[in-house]
Amino acid sequence: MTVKIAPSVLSSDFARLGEELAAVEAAGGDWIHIDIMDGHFVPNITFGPAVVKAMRPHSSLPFDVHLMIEPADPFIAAFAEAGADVISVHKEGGPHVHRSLQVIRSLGKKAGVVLNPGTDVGGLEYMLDEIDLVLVMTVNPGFGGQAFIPAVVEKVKKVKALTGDRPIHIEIDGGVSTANAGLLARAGADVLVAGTSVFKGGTEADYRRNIQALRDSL
Ligand SMILES: O=C(CO)[C@@H](O)[C@H](O)COP(=O)(O)O
Repeated sequence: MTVKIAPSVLSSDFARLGEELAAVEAAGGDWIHIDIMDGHFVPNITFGPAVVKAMRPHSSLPFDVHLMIEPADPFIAAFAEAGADVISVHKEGGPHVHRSLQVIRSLGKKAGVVLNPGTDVGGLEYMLDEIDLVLVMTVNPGFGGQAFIPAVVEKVKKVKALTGDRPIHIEIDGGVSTANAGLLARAGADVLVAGTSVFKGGTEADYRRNIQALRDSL
């Protein structure tokens, strides 16, 4: 599978979100990664469905919405209506993650399950028929710009062994850079979320160079 680059808007200039979306699309990004944080499941607060809806007309790329909220279920429909294409929930995002995944699919969206660095792959084998994506966190969620946790690469390999040839994306999020993108792709990842390493520099030309550098490093 070709590796997709998903710029994370957490590292963008929030005062110019529309322009930033257009810039990373023009620069070659494949998906737009949007981190939804509630100040409870993670120690930070970001966007609600209204902001995602306001972002939607500014990009034709798939919106990859990562719900770092607990409980996630009451908000899934609102993010679907706001324009999400992929919606991912944490294993710890509610009492019945399998049901949350079914709800996401029932709304016509791709469903993802998220594994924090300290969360094991156990149980994933029972969700394979309900998921389109496994999001493996390589930092503890909440903030951009954190250091990549190398120990998680082994988990990526375990996820790949479980998903096999199924059409399930393996997405990596946290500290992705030219130093580890190739390693992650060889471990089985096919979607790389990148905040700092895409948005550094602040201009469309920088984003194009940064995305190309990630692709070249594969
Ligand atoms: O989910 C998160 C952080 O919780 C990420 O999506 C960050 O936005 C990644 O940022 P970098 O580590 O690439 O700077």
